[in-house]
Formats: sequence, C-alpha cells, structure tokens
Amino acid sequence: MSSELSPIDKAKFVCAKRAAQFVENGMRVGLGTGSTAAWLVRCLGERVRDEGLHITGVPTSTRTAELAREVGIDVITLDAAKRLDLTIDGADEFDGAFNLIKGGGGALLHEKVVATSSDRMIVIADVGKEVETLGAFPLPIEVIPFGLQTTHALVDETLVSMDVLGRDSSLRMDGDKPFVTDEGNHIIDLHLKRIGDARQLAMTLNQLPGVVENGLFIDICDTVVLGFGDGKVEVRDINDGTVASERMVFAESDNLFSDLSD
Ligand SMILES: O=C[C@H](O)[C@H](O)[C@H](O)COP(=O)(O)O
Repeated sequence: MSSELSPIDKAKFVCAKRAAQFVENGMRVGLGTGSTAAWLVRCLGERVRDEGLHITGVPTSTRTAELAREVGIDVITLDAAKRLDLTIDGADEFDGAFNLIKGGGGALLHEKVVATSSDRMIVIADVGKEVETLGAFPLPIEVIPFGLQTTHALVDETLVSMDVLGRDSSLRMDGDKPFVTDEGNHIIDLHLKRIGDARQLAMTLNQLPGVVENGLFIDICDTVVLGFGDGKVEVRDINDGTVASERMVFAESDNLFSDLSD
C-alpha cells in the first residue's frame, strides 16, 4: 500500500487509523468532513466489519453521511444522539494551543455544532497542518444568502480594525455560482496571513449580522493525532500535556484504502 500513496496521503491515513483506535463499542461519534476525515470513516467501517464494533455516527456533512452509510456505520442525527462521546475531524491549521482553522471543505458550521456537543474532540492532521500562528490558510466564514454583498462589505469593514496581517476576502465559488453549504448558506474566505488574536476575531465575526459562524475553533480540540509521511504518528493531548509517538503498521487489508481520494 505504501508504494501507491503519496507521503501526504500516507500521513492522513496513519493519523486516521490511529485515531480510529480511540473509538470504543457503544460510542456515539461525531464524524468530521474532508479528505483526512474520509480516511477515518473508512477505518471505522473496517472496524465495524472486522471486529463487530458497534457505534452510531453523527456526520458533519452530507458527503460524510453517504460515506459512513457506505462503509456500514449506523448514522443518526445530532438531536437523536444528544451528547456525543467523541468527535474526530480534520483541520486546515492548528497551533500550539490546539486552536484550529476549519472549513476548507465548507462544513465548518455543522462541524462546530457537532464538536461542541462532544465530550472530547480529536483532530487528525498531517504534519503540514501545524503552524506557529493561525492565518496562512484562508479563514472561512459562513454567511446567509440574504444581503450577501452587504454582509461581505461589513466583514471587510470590520477587518480594518482587527489584529491581522492581510485583509483581503473572497466569496467562495463553485464554478460560476457561489458555493452553497449544507445549510444553504455561502462562504467568504478571509485571507488574513497572520491572525494576532484569534479569540477576539472569532467573537467579533460572529457578532456581525448575516454571519452565521466562523472557522476558528478556539478551546474545542483536546487531542491532536499528527500523521507523518513515513508512517509515524504523534498523539498530543492538550489537557495533560502528553506526547506519545509510535509507528503504524500497514496490513495487507489496508490496500483497500489506496483508491480513496477526496
Ligand atoms: O470543511 C471542511 C473541514 O473543516 C475539513 O476538516 C478541513 O478542511 C480539513 O480537510 P482535509 O482533511 O481535506 O485537509
């Protein structure tokens, strides 16, 4: 398998596979969105099939829901699950305090609702996602369709007084139309380069009328499982400050993951 995957895909696969080991029988699990989370869903499907693991999953997007059903995971709504034991999701960036930028795939709103309804959030990330300061990755904000241009202008105006290095913004497109989220909203990407005060920015953005949510996840993530291209994984926990390193062993059956690309 390892010869068929690029180092970045190997890194995504090993962190997902390691994180899947945190899931125990009977758990209600929030299932993230994106290419790394897709590996996780496949790994959990493998455990359901091979070990008879019984879990219920709460997907954070229609894409993830489809994949979860496909691999044999029981899917329920967040309201049916109520509190979740664990959410495992990818990230676009994470810093030393485990604060995140999420939403590169446009699922930030459901992801934040699901993660904050969970006793624990584990982020799975390849090593390229680790940053000293958040902001190189464009920060997505979800906005309602009504008054889109007015909200966009208000966001731009607000950025002028924020502690950031760049102040460009762009409406995310899907071909020649604005990208539409699972909630029927749109995404504005903020090209900030460097975010000085992420907590303040997150609060300020969410106070703007028309803005539903932003992609900054502050004090939500408990654990980061970091994957490297050579099969190494690091499990870092923010609560007890531990870092554990190990190497994942690839099994023959892992070949089934080689055709996964998202
Ligand atoms: O909206 C998408 C999510 O926040 C993803 O978890 C994030 O963009 C990371 O995606 P990927 O694992 O594909 O890099």
